[in-house]
Amino acid sequence: MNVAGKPTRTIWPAADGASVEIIDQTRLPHRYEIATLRTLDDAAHAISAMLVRGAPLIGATAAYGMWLALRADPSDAALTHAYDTLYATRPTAVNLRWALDRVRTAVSPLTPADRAAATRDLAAALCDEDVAINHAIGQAGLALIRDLAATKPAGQPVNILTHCNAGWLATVDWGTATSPIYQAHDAGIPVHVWVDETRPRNQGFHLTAWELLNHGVPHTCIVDNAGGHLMQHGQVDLVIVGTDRTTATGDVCNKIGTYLKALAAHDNGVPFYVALPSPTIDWTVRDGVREIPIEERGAHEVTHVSGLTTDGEVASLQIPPTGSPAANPAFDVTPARLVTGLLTERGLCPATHAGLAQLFPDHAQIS
Ligand SMILES: CSC[C@H]1O[C@H](OP(=O)(O)O)[C@H](O)[C@@H]1O
Repeated sequence: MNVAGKPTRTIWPAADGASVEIIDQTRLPHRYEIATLRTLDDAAHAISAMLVRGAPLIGATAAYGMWLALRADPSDAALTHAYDTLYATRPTAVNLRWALDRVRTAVSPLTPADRAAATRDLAAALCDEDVAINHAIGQAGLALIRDLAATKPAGQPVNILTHCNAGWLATVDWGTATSPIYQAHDAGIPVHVWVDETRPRNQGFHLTAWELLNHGVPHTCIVDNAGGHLMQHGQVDLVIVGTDRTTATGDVCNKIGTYLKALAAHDNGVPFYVALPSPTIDWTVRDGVREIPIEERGAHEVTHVSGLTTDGEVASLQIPPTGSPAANPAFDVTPARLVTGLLTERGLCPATHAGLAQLFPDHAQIS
């Protein structure tokens, strides 16, 4: 999307032909900084420390991380080490495994001398693929928003609640949950977005609000606990969220707190849609609650919050008393029964295996 009027992606090969540049998302929204990844360890750190985050962007970064590793050493041992190092960075987003498998399958048969260039080209292709997938998801969601707009009084916006950041910052571009929002806004359909803060890392306030502000999309920041109340009072027409891993049966793993939004939406008859790029489908899993690994992150993310001081400095503040323990499960799983529909690059389908298999017939058989 545009940053200060300049079309920008979240990750790109640097002009030196030997490194990768990313937007350092740990600095947003108060600082806009570009970081350079020169080694496998730089790429692994960028993922585990969340300089880049979001399932599709994690996959793209891992693919480029394999390139950086194979530039240095294209041997079989180095390829295996790179795969294992990147795979260990974060356990929940299935795009990480998907991207690493794409690279390993493509370059293992090659002579070592050919591996780095092939990996670089594949990483670039995966990025372009992600952008196309997300634009297509936006088209599917645009139809949904347009239909909702037709039911509203003239000029009244479609009120959309989203959780965490499934925006262009979570992908290479467009975003998944935000792609329909951007496309509806750009088509002149009045939309307004309720932006969940999304504790503990505040991806909503830090990233989604920054995105929407930059694109001129009307939005309101709300605390995580306000969504149910807004739904009870008819102020939410639609919920659209992203996903880090969706099972073959339509269970949706996403940022912690998503499940609670789905329960509130179900209780209030609010449509709850999940923007789902196909690389985020784990066709090997049927029961998301029992089978999807949920990342446990450090307590510091819960006990501290970062923001801008009145002097314009970025600071981190401790909230609970020193010595109080904190738990930090980073994701939860929304059962398919609470999902109204899945917005994929091949269109909309119910959150069922039959629905997914109809759009992706090559996966008709669940393993
Ligand atoms: C389009 S994937 C976005 C997805 O990733 C986020 O998690 P994290 O920021 O921890 O990588 C969140 O679950 C978003 O919905």
